[in-house]
Amino acid sequence: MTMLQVEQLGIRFGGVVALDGVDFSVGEGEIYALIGPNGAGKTTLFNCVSGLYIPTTGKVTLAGSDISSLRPFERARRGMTRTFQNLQIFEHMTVVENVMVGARIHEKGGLLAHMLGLPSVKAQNAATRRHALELLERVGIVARADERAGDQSYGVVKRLEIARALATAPRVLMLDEPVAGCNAAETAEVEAVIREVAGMGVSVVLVEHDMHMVMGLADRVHVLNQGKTLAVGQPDEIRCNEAVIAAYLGATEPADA
Ligand SMILES: Nc1ncnc2c1ncn2[C@@H]1O[C@H](COP(=O)(O)OP(=O)(O)OP(=O)(O)O)[C@@H](O)[C@H]1O
Repeated sequence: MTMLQVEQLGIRFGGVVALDGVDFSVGEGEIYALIGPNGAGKTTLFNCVSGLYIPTTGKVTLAGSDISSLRPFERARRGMTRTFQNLQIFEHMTVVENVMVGARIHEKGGLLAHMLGLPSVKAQNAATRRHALELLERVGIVARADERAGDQSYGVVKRLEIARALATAPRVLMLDEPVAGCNAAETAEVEAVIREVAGMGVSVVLVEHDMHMVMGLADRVHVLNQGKTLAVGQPDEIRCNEAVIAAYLGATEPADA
């Protein structure tokens, strides 16, 4: 089943055409990687799909519904969640509190009920914490739950961001450079988490510069170059695609992966 469909997406910034007629679709539980040289349009594509940018042309469909006119938080409520290239955690909160923030988008009860500490709110908080701990367990960092988020290593924070994204119960999870800055061991840990998430039926779309990771993890790879689709295929097809290799010459070499 197609979970995310993007049709004819285009956007320009002044005279720069950052995206031009990009199409792709992602199936349920599929791991779909977007790659391309610097400036190819990957982040812009993420921003258009998640609603941060309003594209000049195109349509985005989530689980069969047209979400093109929805704002980012409305898309999140419908099941589209993303992480950002730069770490976006609340450093002074604990690890588990950071995950609980993610779950709030689905919680009922107004600000007044929270301020009054009504029993219904306390019960909801306890349930949210339990669920957050389960998610931390799933990404392998539950032992850190009550530690300050700002004291954690890069690899832990990257997994924390995924746990927080999972707390929104996504159908599509968009990860912007999920292993940037991670060492080999941390990369392997994040990779295992992504596989597990996809195994739960969540569609994963990722932008990543680590070609070794992409080629070993993705079901399909979409190569962008100068805002246009250069190729889409399984990692083995992309690795030996001559147009892709030419686009990368002088930059990262997918054939080396
Ligand atoms: N807000 C903006 N205003 C003007 N131009 C922009 C804006 N955002 C992106 N661009 C331009 O759009 C093009 C695509 O940029 P984008 O950041 O999406 O590429 P990228 O593939 O994510 O690159 P990188 O791998 O370096 O992160 C570039 O020419 C960039 O300068």
